Amino acid sequence: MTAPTEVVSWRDFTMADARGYLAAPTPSDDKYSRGVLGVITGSRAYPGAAVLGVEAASRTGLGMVRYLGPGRATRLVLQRRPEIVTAQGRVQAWLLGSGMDAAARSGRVTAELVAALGQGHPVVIDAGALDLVHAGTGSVVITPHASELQRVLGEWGVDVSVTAISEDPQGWAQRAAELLKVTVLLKGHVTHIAQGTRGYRVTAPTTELAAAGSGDVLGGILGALLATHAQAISNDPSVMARLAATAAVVHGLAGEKASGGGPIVALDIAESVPAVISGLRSSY
Ligand SMILES: NC(=O)C1=CN([C@@H]2O[C@H](COP(=O)(O)OP(=O)(O)OC[C@H]3O[C@@H](n4cnc5c(N)ncnc54)[C@H](OP(=O)(O)O)[C@@H]3O)[C@@H](O)[C@H]2O)[C@@H](O)CC1
Ligand SMILES: Nc1ncnc2c1ncn2[C@@H]1O[C@H](COP(=O)(O)OP(=O)(O)O)[C@@H](O)[C@H]1O
Repeated sequence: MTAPTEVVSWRDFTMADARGYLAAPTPSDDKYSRGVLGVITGSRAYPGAAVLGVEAASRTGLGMVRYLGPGRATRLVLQRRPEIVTAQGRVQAWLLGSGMDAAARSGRVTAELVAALGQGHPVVIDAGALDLVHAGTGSVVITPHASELQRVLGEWGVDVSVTAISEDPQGWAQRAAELLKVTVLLKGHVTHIAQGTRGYRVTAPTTELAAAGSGDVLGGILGALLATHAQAISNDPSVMARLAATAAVVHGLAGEKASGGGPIVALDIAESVPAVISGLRSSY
C-alpha cells in the first residue's frame, strides 16, 4: 500500500470546535430521547476496562448505558454504578471491545459483538473487537493505538511496522480510514482522526494520560457522544470524525484537570469529565 489516494486536509480540532457537540439536554428530553449506549466490553482477564468505559460514558452525559458484557465485569460495573442497566433492549449506539482479547474471545461473545455490529447503529470499536471491523453495518469509528493499528492493517493485508505508523501517524490513519471505510482515531500524544477527506489532530495537554486504562476511558467518552448524536450521524455521517475529535479534546482536558501537574489513574480522568464539559459549554 502506497500513498493515500485522496487529498486529506488536516487541521487542529479546537476546544471551540468541541463545544458544538457538548450541548445540555433540552427541557423536552427524556432518557431515551437523549440516547442509550450499549456496551460490550471487558473480559475475565480485563474486567476493569468495562468499569472504566462505563464510568466515562456516564460522566459524559447520556440517557442510559446498557452494559451487556460478561458476568464478573457486570458485577463490578454495578458495584461502581448502580444506574447502569444490564437488561437487553434498544440502543442508539455501541461501544465494543475494550478489555477484550480477540484471540481469547469465546464464540458466544464474538456472536454478540457481530450481532451488535449488524444493527446499523454508530459503533466505537476498540481493542479486542478490532478484528470485527468488517462486520460493521452502521457508521464505525475505530480507536487503535499504533500497535493495534498495525494488527488491523495486517489482517487487511497491509504489512507495516509499529515504528512506521508512529513516524507517520497522519498518513497511516488516513490510509486505514480509506481501506476500512471507517473513521480512524489513532491514539498517541497527538491523536489523529481521519475520515474520508477530513483529518483532525488533537494534541494532549498532559503526558500523564499515558497510563493503563486511559484509552478505555476515551472509548466511553466517545461512545456517549455517538449515542447522543445518533440522529446527527444518520443525517451526516461525517459528524463521526468531529465527535471522535471532541472525545479526544474532552479526554485530554479531563486528564489535565485530574492531574493538576501530578500523576493520575484512569478513573480520575473519567471523574473530571463533567467539570470539563461544563467549562467547555460556558467558555466559548
Ligand atoms: N484495567 C483494565 O482492565 C485494562 C485493560 N486494558 C485492556 O488490555 C487489553 C490489551 O491492551 P494493550 O494495549 O495493553 O495490549 P496490546 O494491544 O496487545 O499491546 C501490547 C503492546 O505493548 C507491548 N508491551 C506489553 N508489555 C510491555 C512492557 N512491559 N514493556 C514494553 N512493551 C510492552 C507489547 O509488546 P510485546 O510484549 O509483545 O513485545 C505489545 O506490543 C485491551 O483489551 C485493553 O482494553 C488496558 O486498557 C489496560 C487497563
Ligand atoms: N505520551 C502521551 N501523552 C499524552 N497522551 C498519551 C500519551 N500516550 C498515550 N496517550 C493517550 O493515552 C491513552 C492510552 O490509550 P491506550 O493505549 O488504549 O491504553 P489503555 O489500553 O491502557 O487504555 C490514549 O488516549 C492516548 O492518546
